[in-house]
Amino acid sequence: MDNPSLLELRDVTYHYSGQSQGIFEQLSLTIAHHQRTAILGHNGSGKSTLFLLMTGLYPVDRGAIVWQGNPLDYQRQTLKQWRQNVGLAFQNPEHQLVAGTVAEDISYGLCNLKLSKPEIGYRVEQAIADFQLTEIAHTPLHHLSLGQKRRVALAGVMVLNPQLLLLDEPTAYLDPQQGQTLLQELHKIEQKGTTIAIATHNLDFAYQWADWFIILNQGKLILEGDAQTVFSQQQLLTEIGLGIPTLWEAWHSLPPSFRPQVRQIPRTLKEWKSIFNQSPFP
Ligand SMILES: Nc1ncnc2c1ncn2[C@@H]1O[C@H](COP(=O)(O)OP(=O)(O)OP(=O)(O)O)[C@@H](O)[C@H]1O
Repeated sequence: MDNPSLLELRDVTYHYSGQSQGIFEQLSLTIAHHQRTAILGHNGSGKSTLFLLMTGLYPVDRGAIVWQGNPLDYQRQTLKQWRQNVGLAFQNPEHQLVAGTVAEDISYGLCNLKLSKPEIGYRVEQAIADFQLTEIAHTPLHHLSLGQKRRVALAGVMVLNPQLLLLDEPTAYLDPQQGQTLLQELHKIEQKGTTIAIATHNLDFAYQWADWFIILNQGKLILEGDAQTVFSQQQLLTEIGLGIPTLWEAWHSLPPSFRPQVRQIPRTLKEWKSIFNQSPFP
């Protein structure tokens, strides 16, 4: 990881009230500036809780959340700025949508910031266009499909211009076509300068998109690094029930003499096809 730290957990301990055992005990990890980070772990490993701590929605028991080198406190003013800097899209968009129609929902956070009416109007229009929501801008939210709701929820987060976007299980409820659309949306968001981190157990999606992988198991960071560092630990990943990405496995199942020399093992079917078109099987 060469990029500077954007958000960091330093020795964070957290437990849910009423539970004797903590979810996290002195957990430390870093989300680096402009690095595509995927936090991987199976159900219950603590991914959603981690994101709720990272946005300040849950206060840590001990340790600190550090933003660009500065430990954060939970004072009103800090929290207000924190929530502008770090946007969170929940796994279930229905937990995020609050207003009557698409446009009203997207404007909700801007109204809370008490921006002027023209500024709100301009930014909502822009978000509606960016997320291809024009046709449904005035549709009641309860008429939308889950996939559409996910796009509206994401637009409602991005309209606030966060520096860091956290996406919890972004591929839940999406078909493969919508998964491709999501990749394009992430690309556009990155181009506007926002760093993105996702939490998922969808290894294939994470492998296609991310540069840096953090593996959580039962609240512990057990492995992190680039694709090569992480997915070469197949035995460990299998032991914790996570496994390895399909394309990684397929590549390593080929006899070595069938594998062309490449700078990077293919991340997508498109890359896979282009490698084998250029280097036919012997
Ligand atoms: N509100 C809560 N109260 C008590 N325990 C909770 C609460 N929310 C989550 N937990 C527990 O905390 C642990 C971590 O849950 P969390 O939802 O953070 O994991 P996850 O990796 O996001 O799982 P999933 O992939 O299923 O969303 C689990 O054991 C879960 O039962």
